[in-house]
Amino acid sequence: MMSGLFITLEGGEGVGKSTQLRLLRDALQSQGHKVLATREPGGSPGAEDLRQLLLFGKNPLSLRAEILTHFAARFDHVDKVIRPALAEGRIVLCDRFTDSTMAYQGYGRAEGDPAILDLIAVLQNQLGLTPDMTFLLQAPRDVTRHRLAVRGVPTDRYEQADEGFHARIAAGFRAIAEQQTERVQSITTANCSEEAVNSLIMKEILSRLSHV
Ligand SMILES: Nc1ncnc2c1ncn2[C@@H]1O[C@H](COP(=O)(O)OP(=O)(O)O)[C@@H](O)[C@H]1O
Ligand SMILES: Cc1cn([C@H]2C[C@H](O)[C@@H](COP(=O)(O)OP(=O)(O)O)O2)c(=O)[nH]c1=O
Repeated sequence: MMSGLFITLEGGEGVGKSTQLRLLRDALQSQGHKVLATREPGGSPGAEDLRQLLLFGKNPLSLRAEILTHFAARFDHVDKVIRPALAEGRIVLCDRFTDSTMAYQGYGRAEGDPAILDLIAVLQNQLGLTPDMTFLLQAPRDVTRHRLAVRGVPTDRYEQADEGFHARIAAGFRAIAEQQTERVQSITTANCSEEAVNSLIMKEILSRLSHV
């Protein structure tokens, strides 16, 4: 069976993940690669339903319920969309994945509580799928806040959270990158154009593809 390449983009809101996903998809497709671009929470019909609940549901879930719901969406997405695409030999580009649960729920909402980090790690293991490459996009919060204001889409539950929460998320992502240097590459997008960030990431992906 052929197997594709699983690439995730991570980072806080407004760092440029969706923009880069689009640019990467177009660049890889124009070079003849079969690509699937997808996102979390969501990416399959059932997971998109759960996304609505997670981001815009009227009633906040308890922390553990929230984690399990993110993973319920993720298992559906992995089983129905990501694994089949990888089995077809596609390059799967995914906007957010398990690192977001670690950062937002583990380091953000749970403030690094070891029992919660363990729960997330267990679920991650059960998933049985780890990205081949992860690009962690980073920019200072004042830059991303400004970008989000310009982008102007309705804010969801997480974007409305206080600044302490966003600082813990940023620190959480940095901790993940430090723990998993083989998989995670950090990229600062604050002072770079979209095109510059894109060519940096493309260079890494093409170098990886030439080795597989
Ligand atoms: N490198 C960049 N420099 C300046 N603005 C950017 C850059 N990348 C993205 N943007 C803009 O910032 C906003 C947020 O980008 P987006 O890709 O939606 O971020 P995310 O998916 O990480 O939330 C958008 O309006 C986008 O056009
Ligand atoms: C995948 C995932 C996302 N999230 C949050 C992060 C985002 O604030 C929100 C929605 O993601 P997204 O729509 O990608 O937001 P943005 O484009 O603004 O970066 O869901 C979690 O809290 N845990 C998770 O496991």
